[in-house]
Amino acid sequence: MSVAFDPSLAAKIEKCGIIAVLIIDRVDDAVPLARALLAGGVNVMELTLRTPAAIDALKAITAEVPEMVAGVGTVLTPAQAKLAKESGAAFAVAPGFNPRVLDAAREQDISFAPGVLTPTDIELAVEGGCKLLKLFPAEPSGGLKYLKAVAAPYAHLGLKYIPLGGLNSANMGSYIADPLVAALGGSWLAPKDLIKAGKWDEITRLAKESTEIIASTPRS
Ligand SMILES: O=C[C@H](O)COP(=O)(O)O
Ligand SMILES: CC(=O)C(=O)O
Repeated sequence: MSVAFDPSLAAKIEKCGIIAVLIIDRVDDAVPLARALLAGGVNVMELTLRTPAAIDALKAITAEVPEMVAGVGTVLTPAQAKLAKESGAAFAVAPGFNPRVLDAAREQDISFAPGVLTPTDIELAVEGGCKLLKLFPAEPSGGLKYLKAVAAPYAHLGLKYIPLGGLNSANMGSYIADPLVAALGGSWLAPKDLIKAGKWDEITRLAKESTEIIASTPRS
């Protein structure tokens, strides 16, 4: 069985420490948005398949901003896993754990990290061969305290988590210092209203603020 997530890609995401979660309505915003995030030091993004523009936005970014590691999120069906691969996504992620989507991602040979929240989710993901898991929704469920508790029985398996849901520059510091955490995900770097208003400098500022927190936080 092939690995669910390419280890060298996982290492690249861990080095950046942040996945910008994006809900994009206009394809034309894709390239300036990717450049704004890169200028702030964020080189990993997830285009959520929540809008019809997401796939064309992904194609524009992979063509014009190749330094950006562009994946897709909210992958809810096997067909979307196939579409992600065919459209050139670097990886695919989902809010929850659907074994059919994991199987499809493996068939397509695209790195996939499912979302988990409970011990049952984690055990199903482990059974499916996953080592990199998203924890969603992190903050409303109890934050880092909850992650540490739910992850404890599986510590010997070497799992790593990407918490997302309710994270921002004010609460990210404690997460990123924890050895369970590979990276953080969230929309705080590029909220929909800033994208809509084309406030690229502000998005760069937010990205920089967060990458500086990561750079100044000792990580194990
Ligand atoms: O829907 C959830 C987002 O993908 C991540 O959560 P957030 O908006 O709280 O950062
Ligand atoms: C929330 C999340 O991880 C996703 O939409 O893929």
